Amino acid sequence: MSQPVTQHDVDQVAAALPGWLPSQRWFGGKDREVTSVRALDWTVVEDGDPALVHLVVEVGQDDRTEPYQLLLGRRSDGLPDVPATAAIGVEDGPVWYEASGDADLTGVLLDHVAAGDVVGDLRFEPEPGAELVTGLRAHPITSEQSNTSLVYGGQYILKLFRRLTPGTNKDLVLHRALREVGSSHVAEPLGAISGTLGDDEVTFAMLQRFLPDAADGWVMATTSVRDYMADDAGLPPGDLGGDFAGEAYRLGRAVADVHADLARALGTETAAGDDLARTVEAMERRLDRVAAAVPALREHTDGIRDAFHAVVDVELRLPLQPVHGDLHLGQVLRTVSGWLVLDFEGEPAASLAERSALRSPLRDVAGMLRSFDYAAHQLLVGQPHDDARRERADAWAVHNRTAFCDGYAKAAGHDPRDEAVLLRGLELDKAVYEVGYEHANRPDWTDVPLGSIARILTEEA
Ligand SMILES: Nc1ncnc2c1ncn2[C@@H]1O[C@H](COP(=O)(O)OP(=O)(O)O)[C@@H](O)[C@H]1O
Ligand SMILES: O=P(O)(O)O[C@H]1O[C@H](CO)[C@@H](O[C@H]2O[C@H](CO)[C@@H](O)[C@H](O)[C@H]2O)[C@H](O)[C@H]1O
Repeated sequence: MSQPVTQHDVDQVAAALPGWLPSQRWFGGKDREVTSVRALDWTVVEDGDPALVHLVVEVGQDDRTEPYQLLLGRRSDGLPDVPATAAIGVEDGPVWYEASGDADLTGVLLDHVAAGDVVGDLRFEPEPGAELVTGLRAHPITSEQSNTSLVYGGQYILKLFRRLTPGTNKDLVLHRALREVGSSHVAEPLGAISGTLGDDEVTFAMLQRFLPDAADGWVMATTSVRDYMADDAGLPPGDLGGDFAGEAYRLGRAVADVHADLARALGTETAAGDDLARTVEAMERRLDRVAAAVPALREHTDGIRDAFHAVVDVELRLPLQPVHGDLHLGQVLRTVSGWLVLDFEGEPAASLAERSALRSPLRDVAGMLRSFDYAAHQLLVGQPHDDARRERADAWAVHNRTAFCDGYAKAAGHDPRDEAVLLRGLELDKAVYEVGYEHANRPDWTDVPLGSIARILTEEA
């Protein structure tokens, strides 16, 4: 007979988490020591052996605390077929581990959503009208991501939001709004898991239709880059079989359509006189924060600050509106019917206020332009300096950034390149964010955005 899960068990797991969290891809605080982990709330989803426990913890780092969610498995017969890094170092008794990779345990989450169950503090709800197939086994996706997604039988994908923000998650809100106005550029939302975080509502997970045949934009773009880099004949990027520009153009159109649909669904606002000044102040605060953590950024801060200050005098042509907030090639999927945009949560570290603010749609354009630069230059990281390869990377990026802007301009009826000063400032702001993101999450990649900043600053303003 298995023992019920107790507060003592949960406290023991929490005590082991400071050493374990930094090894998890989704943990967003790898740049700072974890000084405390406290269990805020826990729910036994499946009792028995194995047991499944939903745990919300408060992670303390420096003078900040942040809530994260975990799915814990407990078994008396040892670790199941999950990566060894899933094991949490609790010494006595049954093994405790991160259970998102344990298909024997995670299937029940879909079944609860389909049934609209309430389990302890967790509310599982299908979207109105969603008819869900149950009894499917799940496997976690392996792509680079800040959250954890489980795919059920190739039909559904359940995203567990790791770092929790109070309120209905923006990803869910914007997906619902876009589907309501008939957007074909997002995957259908099918359900959610929610509960409370202190006094606030919180979304723990979102269930969506899974598109098994979709190709990831990042994989497609980097394949094209490799193709181009491997070519010995020195052909321009547009003359190669793996040219991505046609896709980049269609992607630009899709992003413009999504912006138009978001504006239609949720409204726009004319920017107030001091909006740009406040935006620039926020950009400068971020620059200071990231430069304090990453010394290599400091040689560029004056140049970046100048570019930011130039933005204050820009005349905003577009109204503010809900935007994606963290748009890049890993957030778009090519399906047989066109491009899909994913993950409207915004930047993983952004505050609730930042995520919910109406913003210029050029932020998303800047994000995607940065991503073309990333795709082109990430192959060169850690390689000996090679001018010819660097030039080819630049050429690929320019070619595809141009195609993306052409597509965007065609569908939106305005060309983002006409607002060059704002776009440059927003690209630099994004690159500063990326320096901070990479430093905290993938330190080996920090040179990619740092290299871009150096390049942008040498280009004429
Ligand atoms: N509806 C879907 N169909 C197919 N693949 C998907 C779908 N949604 C997400 N994915 C895959 O999961 C990855 C991560 O999803 P995303 O929502 O961006 O998570 P995160 O917020 O953790 O980055 C995507 O890059 C994509 O490869
Ligand atoms: O996890 P999210 O997809 O919400 O976004 C975070 O992680 C991204 C990396 O997985 C990061 O994107 C950066 O790297 C991408 C290549 O892996 C590149 O295409 C993007 O342009 C670059 O910003 C993103 O910034 C971060 O918020």
